[in-house]
Amino acid sequence: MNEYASLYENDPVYQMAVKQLRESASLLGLSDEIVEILRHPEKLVQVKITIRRDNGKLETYLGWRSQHNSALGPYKGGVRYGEDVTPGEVVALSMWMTWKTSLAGIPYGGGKGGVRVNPKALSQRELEELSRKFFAGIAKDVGPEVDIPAPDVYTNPQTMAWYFDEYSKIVGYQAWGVVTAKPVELGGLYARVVSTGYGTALTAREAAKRWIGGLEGKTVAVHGFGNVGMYAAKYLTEWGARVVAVSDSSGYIYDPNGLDIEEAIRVKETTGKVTNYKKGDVKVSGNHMELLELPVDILVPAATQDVITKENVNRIKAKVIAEGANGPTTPEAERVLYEKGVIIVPDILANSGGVTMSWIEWSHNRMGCWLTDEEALSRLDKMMSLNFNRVYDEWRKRFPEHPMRTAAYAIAVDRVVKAMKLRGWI
Ligand SMILES: NC(=O)C1=CN([C@@H]2O[C@H](COP(=O)(O)OP(=O)(O)OC[C@H]3O[C@@H](n4cnc5c(N)ncnc54)[C@H](O)[C@@H]3O)[C@@H](O)[C@H]2O)C=CC1
Ligand SMILES: O=C(O)CCC(=O)C(=O)O
Repeated sequence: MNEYASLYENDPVYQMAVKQLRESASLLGLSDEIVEILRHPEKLVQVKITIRRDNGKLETYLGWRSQHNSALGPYKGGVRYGEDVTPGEVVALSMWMTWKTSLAGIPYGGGKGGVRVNPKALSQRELEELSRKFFAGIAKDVGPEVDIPAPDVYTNPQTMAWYFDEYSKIVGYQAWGVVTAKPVELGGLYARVVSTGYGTALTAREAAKRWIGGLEGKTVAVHGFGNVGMYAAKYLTEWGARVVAVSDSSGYIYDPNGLDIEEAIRVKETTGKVTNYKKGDVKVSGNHMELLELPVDILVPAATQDVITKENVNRIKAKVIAEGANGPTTPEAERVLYEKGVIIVPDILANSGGVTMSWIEWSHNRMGCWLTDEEALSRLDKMMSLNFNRVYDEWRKRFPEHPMRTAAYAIAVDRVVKAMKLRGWI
């Protein structure tokens, strides 16, 4: 069926994405033939990136861009850097983007990119060379109307500035719309920096209202204190919850009386490690996975995929989980949590604030006008609140015997399949 399938087919993250697709397809009554089409990306680009290290030696890295589905519009999704990045993970993430943009009701398909590199081992100059060469490598396959990358794990607005500049040089015009989450000086919105965490906090707040009597005074643990986790923690604190634990790859900090989130952000930003936080009666541990098992009301996994699994699921105590990360919960673990009465706001809903804000940035860039952060966040708030309620109501009405993800998939996959039919693809 697909000559590149051997690159991703055996990857566990990819298999998890396919399992989720199959489960929703069977409830939607989709044929195996359609599932077979949907489980493969439309295109998978692999690029070789050779850079000169600061020590004078040449080094080569591999990068991928997976373009999963474009029935609803140009491919959209971030690019991640990491030493364990695999093509299977990138394809899975691109499939999740297809469902996410569809559910969000924005005119995009799904894409995702990744480079297998340890970004912490590179200097800023080396990172710039790597980023420019990666983007030059995929330049023929992206574009403001074709595929619009954005940041993900270990990439940020600076990375987007390099991508934007490299692409603009190649095409010979200022291609504002080729990437989103750009720095404010280059047509970006500060609101995009906070948007994914803001949206995750918003869905946690809405779920808490419906499930555990509201957010006020409830305890929260946030796994991953990067772009998503940091702002989720900040907004949940502002809205009355007590964030008691946060982690990064160096470990976690825990204070049952509540952490000072502004101080945790300052420590993370100035020292690179949240475990350097010293305030109050804080407990510090080097094992970030333990954070997931703390006695809290709300858990926000916001680091990476595959962290809530059959290994630790029986030790999870939270009653509300809002998936800031993509794919943090395996289908087996999700079923166990569902049986225990835990509500999981699925990733394609809980972390859709980022791509929705990207769409706001991109559409304004194309119109040549700029928007204030207040206007942008209030628009995001309306869109995500509406979407949360739509999915929640659909869940309770049509799929109460399945996790909430089922309702999100039903809406998302159905819209993509309808668009494919309308376009005459299937
Ligand atoms: N940045 C965005 O706008 C969006 C990000 N996401 C997802 O949110 C998650 C986090 O992304 P960002 O906050 O952007 O990344 P980031 O690079 O800003 O932060 C990642 C955080 O997780 C920790 N981390 C990374 N890999 C880890 C691992 N293997 N084990 C434990 N901790 C680890 C890091 O130490 C850091 O604290 C990812 O799953 C990403 O795909 C989803 C939607 C949008
Ligand atoms: O803003 C974007 O396009 C990136 C979003 C993304 O990568 C994600 O939602 O996982």
